[in-house]
Amino acid sequence: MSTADRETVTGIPPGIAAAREELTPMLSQYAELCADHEDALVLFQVGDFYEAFCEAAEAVARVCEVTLTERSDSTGDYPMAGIPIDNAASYLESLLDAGYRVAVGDQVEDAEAASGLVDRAVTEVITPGTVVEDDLLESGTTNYVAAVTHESEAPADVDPGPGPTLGLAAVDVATGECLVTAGEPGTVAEELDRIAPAEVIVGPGLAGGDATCDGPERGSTESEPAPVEFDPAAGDPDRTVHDHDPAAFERSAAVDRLESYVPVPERRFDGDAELRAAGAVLAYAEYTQGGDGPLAYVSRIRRYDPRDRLRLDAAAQRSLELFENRGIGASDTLFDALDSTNCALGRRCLERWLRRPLVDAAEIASRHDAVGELADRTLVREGIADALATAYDLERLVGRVSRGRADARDLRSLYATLAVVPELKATLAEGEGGRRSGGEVSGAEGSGAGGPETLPRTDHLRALRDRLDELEEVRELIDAAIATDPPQEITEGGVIREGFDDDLDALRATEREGREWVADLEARERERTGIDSLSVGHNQVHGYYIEVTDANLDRVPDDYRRRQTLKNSERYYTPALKEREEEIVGAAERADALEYELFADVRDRVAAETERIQALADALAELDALASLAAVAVAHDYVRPEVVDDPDAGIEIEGGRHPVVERTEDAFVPNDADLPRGSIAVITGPNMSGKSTYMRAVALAVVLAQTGSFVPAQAARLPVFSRLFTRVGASDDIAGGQSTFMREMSELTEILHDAGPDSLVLLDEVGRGTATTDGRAIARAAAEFVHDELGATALFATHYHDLTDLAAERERAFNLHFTATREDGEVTFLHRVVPGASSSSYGVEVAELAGVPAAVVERSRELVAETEAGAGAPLGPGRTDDEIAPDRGTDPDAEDVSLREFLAEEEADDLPAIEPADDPAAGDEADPDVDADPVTDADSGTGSTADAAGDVPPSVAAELRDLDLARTTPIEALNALYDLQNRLEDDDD
Ligand SMILES: Nc1ncnc2c1ncn2[C@@H]1O[C@H](COP(=O)(O)OP(=O)(O)OP(=O)(O)O)[C@@H](O)[C@H]1O
Repeated sequence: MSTADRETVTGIPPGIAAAREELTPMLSQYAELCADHEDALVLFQVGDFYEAFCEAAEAVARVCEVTLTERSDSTGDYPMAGIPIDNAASYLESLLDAGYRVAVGDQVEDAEAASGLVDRAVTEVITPGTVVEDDLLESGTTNYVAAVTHESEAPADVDPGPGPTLGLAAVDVATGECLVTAGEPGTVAEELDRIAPAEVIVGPGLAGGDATCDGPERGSTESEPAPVEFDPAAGDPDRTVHDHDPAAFERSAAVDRLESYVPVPERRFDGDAELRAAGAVLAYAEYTQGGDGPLAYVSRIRRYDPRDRLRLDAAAQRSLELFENRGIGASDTLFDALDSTNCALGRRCLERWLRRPLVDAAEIASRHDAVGELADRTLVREGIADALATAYDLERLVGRVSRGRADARDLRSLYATLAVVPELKATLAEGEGGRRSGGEVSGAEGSGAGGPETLPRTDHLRALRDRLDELEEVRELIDAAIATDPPQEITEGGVIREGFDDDLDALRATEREGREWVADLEARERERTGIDSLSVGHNQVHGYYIEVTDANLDRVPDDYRRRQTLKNSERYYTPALKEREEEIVGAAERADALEYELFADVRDRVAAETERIQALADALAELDALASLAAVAVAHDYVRPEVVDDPDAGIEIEGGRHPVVERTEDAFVPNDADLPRGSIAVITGPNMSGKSTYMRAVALAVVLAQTGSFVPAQAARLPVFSRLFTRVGASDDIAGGQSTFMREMSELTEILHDAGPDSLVLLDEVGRGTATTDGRAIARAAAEFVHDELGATALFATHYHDLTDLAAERERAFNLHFTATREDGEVTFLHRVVPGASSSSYGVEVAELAGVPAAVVERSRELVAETEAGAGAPLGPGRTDDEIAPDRGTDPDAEDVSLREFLAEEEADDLPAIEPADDPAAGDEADPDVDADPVTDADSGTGSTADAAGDVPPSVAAELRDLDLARTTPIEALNALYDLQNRLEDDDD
């Protein structure tokens, strides 16, 4: 949608503005609502429809695919389009998807009771980040709107530091959760990516907002801070970003507003930017909910420091496929693999945990304790799952209750959810058999020799059980008041249970007796008149009537009064019937009104317990998330990691697996990882051999462990990292306007700036996005920097073989590689990591596997062979030495050997034997002594050079001696040997 389009349909549509002076009262009312909501498309209730007019109508017709009609009145013809109110959700969704904010102008008085024009008001502004309608929200997800602003001025006594401080506040309007933090722009960008808001409003002076969808005009502000470059949509181009009323960002306005939510806001928030962001986001949330004042259910305003959680930026979340699948390897995400939750509360909690893994070893251990206990106690875990499967989304329900939007069904859902709490508490304390750690099944709990066991066993679960507030009064109130299967409509009766209110019962009794009297009337009148065909009926217009066919009119008694004449009959009423009717109608109307009053009162009484209900929702959510982690651990054979609170501890994983890939591979090959703190593992191996999967599996084990989950491995001993960085894969960022290489480099820059000894860094093929020489140089320099300067623990997968030399040169660098076998010309990847470096990528074979035409594959092989023989035409800069594999022929007896060993054997047949610098036989680190003499002696019997070994000319010997093998790639060595050999042959001639 272009800016111009949006401008003509938000605020007053030009067609209406042009006729403003002469509009009918109704369209004037529409114009006023539009004028008050310049940033939104106004939908205006007319009976059962929401209508829009003129340019706005054209947009609604186009986006919602509804018919464009016309409203004609004495002042002119106006295009009009409407959507049915009963079925509005899908249309609203289309409008939101098209980028509109929608102001809902409802009739706020009873149309029948109104004298003249019905009163209308905007009851809600629906925006992507503030929708609260269940129909428009995905179940079990969070939907945040965020506000970002910057420090208007640094306090005089505080060093302003190297850059601006930004404040970030986000609120989930459906559940009332509110998060507030601050930091330099990089940190705030990272936090925005974690919170992943659907919509962001930016404060004045922040560049990057979409000024075209401004709310009210920018007014004067207390302070006019210097503009700061910050793009809130950098991590997600789909995020809606716009400015909002600058006055809402002013400090004094923010403090005033926040006072309705928290005591002494100035003390609660850390600095000006946080305070102003929090004030603004709440102002915006209130505005979208109709602007009737504070949102009472936003009571959980949490201020946090990003450093209190494992920091994962958008690149890391993306490349590790935590929440979003990028189609690499498997179709699921880590979250999918981990999500065995039973209700929306738990799902949201698990997502929150995974977005913010812990960094406190004790907290992590405490979660592991709870997961371990639930993994052991199978029946308890299953009992929890069964109970929670019937729980509704308490957070959203209580939000609706508090906003006064809940209907009777919502209250019944709330009741049903509260009803599981006593059951859950009992389940947690139940002593019963279950799976113990290590897999054995225990006997009956609590019956051991040590006497009755206290259950739950762990402090974590005990504390959680104590937080399960049964809210008995609320439960009893709802059960006593609300009908068990109430209608959705709350103004038409049937929502309050009999026995709850005497007056209501009396009215309903009157109504019932009246109806019974009418029901018996037909029989009584037939008997009285002798007219067998006489009938009693009711319709909306005339009410009750007695109908007599024309043939029997002569028998109609005197007290019958004519009401209506039909073709073959007459309809009558009697004074007694009329009296009864008035009684019935009066009682029903008063009963309906009383029911609504009673219902609203019950809803208010429930709303008064919002905080307790939210606290219960938190506890249920955590219990579900823990039970889910335990269920996954049991189902997929995860192990409790030992988490070591020692800054020098490294990663030790035995038999580690990738939690997502292992579910799609029939035979996933587990691998070990032993990465001392501050070490860098250079990982080489053929394409498709498993390098990326391995690196990710290591990182995911760290993420899982710090989330509180067990990990897919036989055993794991892990440190606590503060930050996780990735530079994995080269994906085009066309939407972001960056080239692949540019993006690669900017991600690398972040890592090189911010990583430290507390970081885990994954680098996958850094440098491959540019010319080989440059790419190789960058890769090398980056690896050295990570090792020497940052001291981060790193895994570096590469096809640049020179990088394996790092192992010889740096104390904490070592090589790992992946193995393959070849049988009948076919390469089989073993997916097994072994120490040392490999020397080939099997690129041609992978191309063949991928279906590259045979002619191209064959030609590739020829070129590879030519180049390896040192005689071929150069292949150009796009090809690296290590990507060039010789045509290795077939070996039917191939065994499970490392690729390097395999190549060494094959090359010995027809080439001068080369012992590459990084022979895996040398162990974890390439041995410089082995590297120093790559040319085998005469015993290797590989051709004419052996014969000449006895009398090597001094020039050849000198050249050989001067070869710097630590810096020579295998192919360069091969070429050098070829030269030297030629010179020896020339000498022989
Ligand atoms: N340990 C494993 N066990 C079984 N299959 C695996 C294993 N590791 C990887 N695979 C399979 O091999 C495929 C390729 O793995 P991966 O992408 O990790 O290779 P790579 O060496 O990084 O390749 P490239 O160098 O081309 O990027 C995966 O999609 C997965 O299906």
